[in-house]
Amino acid sequence: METFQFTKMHGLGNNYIYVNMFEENLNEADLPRLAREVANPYTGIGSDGMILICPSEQAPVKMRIFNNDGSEALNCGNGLRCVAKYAYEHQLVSETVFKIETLSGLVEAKIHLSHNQVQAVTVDMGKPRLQKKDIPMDGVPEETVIAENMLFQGETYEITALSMGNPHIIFYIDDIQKAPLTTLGPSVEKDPRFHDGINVEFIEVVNQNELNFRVWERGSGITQACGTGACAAAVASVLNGKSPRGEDIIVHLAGGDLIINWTEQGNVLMTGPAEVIAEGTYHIR
Ligand SMILES: N[C@@H](CCC[C@H](N)C(=O)O)C(=O)O
Repeated sequence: METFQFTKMHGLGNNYIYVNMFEENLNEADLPRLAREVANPYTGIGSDGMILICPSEQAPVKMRIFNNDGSEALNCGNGLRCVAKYAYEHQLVSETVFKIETLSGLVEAKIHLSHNQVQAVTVDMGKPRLQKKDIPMDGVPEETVIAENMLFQGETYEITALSMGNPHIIFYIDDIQKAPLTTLGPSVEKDPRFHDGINVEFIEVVNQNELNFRVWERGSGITQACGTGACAAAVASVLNGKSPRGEDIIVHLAGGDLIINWTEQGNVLMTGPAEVIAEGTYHIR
């Protein structure tokens, strides 16, 4: 029977099975099926998906992320913090500031140490991409999507959409406890006007520097946190005049808090924790 070593890690409860591809050799064609298999809570390990930590020609490491339905995504904020912690602790890097390659480009991670332990990670997630062609979605390719009216399930909603390397749509609601995650989430995710599907976020503005956040993730459903989603929420809130540019915005997710700052220079900084849950040997079926 084929086996591989894994580490299960989480960022604010958004948990993935991490595989060190510097040491393991998984069959490329089998990766979507394997992601579904390991993510299964009954016959696998149980997770929001699988993340591969791979060699890169452009950076010390490259992240590849598979959702728990087996689809490969272009970016993952919580995953990047975990990959950074893993790379640092397993000496794949020797510095505390280093680049990580993703399918949507290079980002920069900064490890924060306390008593020699990784206490938090800041990732410079780059610039948000605001045009319809970046998401991608129907409409004039160069237009942005800020407070645009769209009809879903027979009702008009004012939405904002953007890409953080992966696609996000933001709905503002009055009470986060009433976020229509399971009703609007799956249908908006697969709405054909968004050509590659979309991550669906519901935001309650607490004050200009604090947002309550819930997510229905493309390919994984409800998760405890979404790092790229939190970045998208903060950017959307600046674009809609609800939050200031260049200041820390605390995003309260179901699994805990992220600090997001859309800097005056244009890049989005995300700071938060990364934790190891378990390590072991997985037996491939
Ligand atoms: N949980 C992630 C995002 C994972 C990918 C996403 N579901 C997609 O398909 O784009 C995060 O922390 O950003």
